[in-house]
Amino acid sequence: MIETDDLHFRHGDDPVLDGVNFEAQTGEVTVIFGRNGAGKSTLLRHFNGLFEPDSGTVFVGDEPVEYDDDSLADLRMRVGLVFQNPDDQIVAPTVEQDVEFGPRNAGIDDPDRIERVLSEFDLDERTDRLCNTLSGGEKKRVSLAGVLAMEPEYVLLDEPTAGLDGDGCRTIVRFVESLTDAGITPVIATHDVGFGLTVADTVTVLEDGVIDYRGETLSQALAERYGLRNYVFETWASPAE
Ligand SMILES: Nc1ncnc2c1ncn2[C@@H]1O[C@H](COP(=O)(O)OP(=O)(O)OP(=O)(O)O)[C@@H](O)[C@H]1O
Repeated sequence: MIETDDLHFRHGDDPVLDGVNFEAQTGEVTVIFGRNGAGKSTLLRHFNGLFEPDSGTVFVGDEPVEYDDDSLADLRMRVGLVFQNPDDQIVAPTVEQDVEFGPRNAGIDDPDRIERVLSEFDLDERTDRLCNTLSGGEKKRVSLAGVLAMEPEYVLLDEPTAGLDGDGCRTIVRFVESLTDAGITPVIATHDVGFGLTVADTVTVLEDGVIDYRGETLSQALAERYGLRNYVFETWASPAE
C-alpha cells in the first residue's frame, strides 16, 4: 500500500499539502480527484520521492520513504511515475532507446523484456522512430512502456487522459485494467470524472490541502461541489445531443 501520515508541503510560501492522510490499497485502483492547482501532481511526486515532505511521512509497502540516494533509487524502481506530458518523460532519441533507458540505468540488461513491452504497446514496428517525430498519443505509449519496462509494483499516472481523444482515453482505461491484472497497483491523479469513475475502486478528493473525501464513487452533487466535470463523456457527446 501507499500511505501518507499528516503530510505537509509548501511550494515557496504557498502551503499546497496541509496535513494529507492518504491511503491506496495494494491491488486496488485509487483515483485522486481535485480541481486545477489542488496539489494532485505534488502529492503523486511524494509517492516516488521526487518531493520530500516538509513534515509528515510517506509509506510505501509499510516502510517509511527515506531520502538518501540509494533508498530513492530503489523506491523509483518500485514506484513508476507517468508524467502528464510525455515530453517531460522521454529522455532518449529513439523509441527503443527510450524504453530500455530505465532498466539499463538500473544495470538490467534484458532484451526480451524490452521486446515484450514494445510489442505490448504496439511499438514494435516503430522501434527506430525518433521520439520527437511521434504523435502525442504515440509518445504517451512510449512513456507508459518506459515505466512498465522497470517492472514496478506501483504505477502513478498524472492526468493520463489529458490531450487524448476518445480512442486514446479507452487505451488508457485498458492500460489501467492491464496493470491490476498484472498485480501492479495504479494510483491516478485526474480531474476527468468520467475517466476516473470508470477505472476507480476507491475515489479520493484533494481539496484545500487535505483529503476531503474518500469513498467508492462520487455523486454528481459532490463532483459539482469540488468543481469537477465529466470531460471524457463531454468529448464523446455529439453536438446534436
Ligand atoms: N515547482 C513549483 N514551484 C512553485 N509552485 C508550484 C510548483 N509546482 C506546483 N506549484 C503550485 O502548487 C500548486 C499545486 O500544483 P499541482 O501541479 O500539484 O496541482 P494539480 O492539482 O496537479 O493541478 P492541475 O490539475 O492543474 O495539474 C499550484 O498552485 C501550483 O502553482
